[in-house]
Amino acid sequence: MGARDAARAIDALRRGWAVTIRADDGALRLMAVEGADAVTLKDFDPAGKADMLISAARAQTLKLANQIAAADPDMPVRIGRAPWIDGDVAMAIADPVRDLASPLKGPFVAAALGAPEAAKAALRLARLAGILPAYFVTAEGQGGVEAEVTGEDIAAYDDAAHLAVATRARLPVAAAESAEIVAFRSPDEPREHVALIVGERNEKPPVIRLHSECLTGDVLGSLKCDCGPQLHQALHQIADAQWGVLLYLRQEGRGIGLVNKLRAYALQDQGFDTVDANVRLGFAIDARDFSVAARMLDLLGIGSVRLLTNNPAKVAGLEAAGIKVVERLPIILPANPHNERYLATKRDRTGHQL
Ligand SMILES: Nc1nc2c(ncn2[C@@H]2O[C@H](COP(=O)(O)OP(=O)(O)OP(=O)(O)O)[C@@H](O)[C@H]2O)c(=O)[nH]1
Ligand SMILES: [Zn+2]
Repeated sequence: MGARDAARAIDALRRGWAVTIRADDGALRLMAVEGADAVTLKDFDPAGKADMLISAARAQTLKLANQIAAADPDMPVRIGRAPWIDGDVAMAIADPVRDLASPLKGPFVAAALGAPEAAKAALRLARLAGILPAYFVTAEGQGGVEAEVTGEDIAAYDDAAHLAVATRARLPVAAAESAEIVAFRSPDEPREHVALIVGERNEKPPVIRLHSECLTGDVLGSLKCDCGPQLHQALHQIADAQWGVLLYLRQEGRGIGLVNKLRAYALQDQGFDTVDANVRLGFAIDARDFSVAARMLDLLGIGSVRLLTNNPAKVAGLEAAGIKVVERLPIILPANPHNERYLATKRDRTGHQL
């Protein structure tokens, strides 16, 4: 029960194993399209009758717009299995990056969801597993499963409440020689977040930066985004302020994971902007949950902050999680030819301010 079952289900999905997702309105037996191969698919569905479950956004792209529930536009869509849908075709249905290479798909026939709440939970689980939100689906009991999970288990996994300080140590960094690093861990989920504390605590609210992991920008020096320069600029601004904390949050790709972010990049290569790319993949524009950051600040004894950000949603997210933001401090950096459009999209479509 609880987060442990969600952890098992996430592991199973990533390996291409079957899981059952249970909700008040019923249960679905699922296997991730992304993890399936000919052998596991045959095992899951020997008769080749399993339907597919995809996001509403994906259904829209596949011209199943009439299947999207007006009352709940986030409700997934179930596609009836046709004989021509094999593992390869299923992957082309699942992955929008392949649309240019395999544009002609369909016609699709929609099927009744069976258990709508379980279907929604399945999509949440896909995001946590960092996989494409697309499944083969059967009714419960049509074969074996490796894990069983409920919507409550998934919520428990995603709950920052059990995050605790694991250890702390001195960490001299270029921006601040006397910094201290604090590592946080939760027994429920594997991502380890860290805080870098700079300067001496005083009675003023500290300058805080919430930095979401960006492997490409932070480590490889990607020019597509502004993460790397922002990270260093933030550390210098905190050091200048004499007291503050940088939280390094393991929320790669605004919470959709590295592989899905790189899929979003592949869509950007095809002309979509950062917002449309996320939506086309079947994810929220920003899937981050800032309660993790709030919990970390809480554990550090910090209740009110001056927040370094251009993103009003971060201010709102942190405040909603119980941290008082007394001031927003902008981070101003020059654009480059590769991130100009990304920064313009953030300004024009997600309300970023300077
Ligand atoms: N999904 C997706 N994530 C991206 C993309 N570009 C950058 N990211 C991720 O966005 C996150 C960085 O966002 P932040 O630096 O927190 O920026 P922000 O929310 O725009 O707000 P501020 O920088 O605080 O103004 C990192 O997790 C990156 O991996 C993209 O095109 N798609
Ligand atoms: Zn980045």
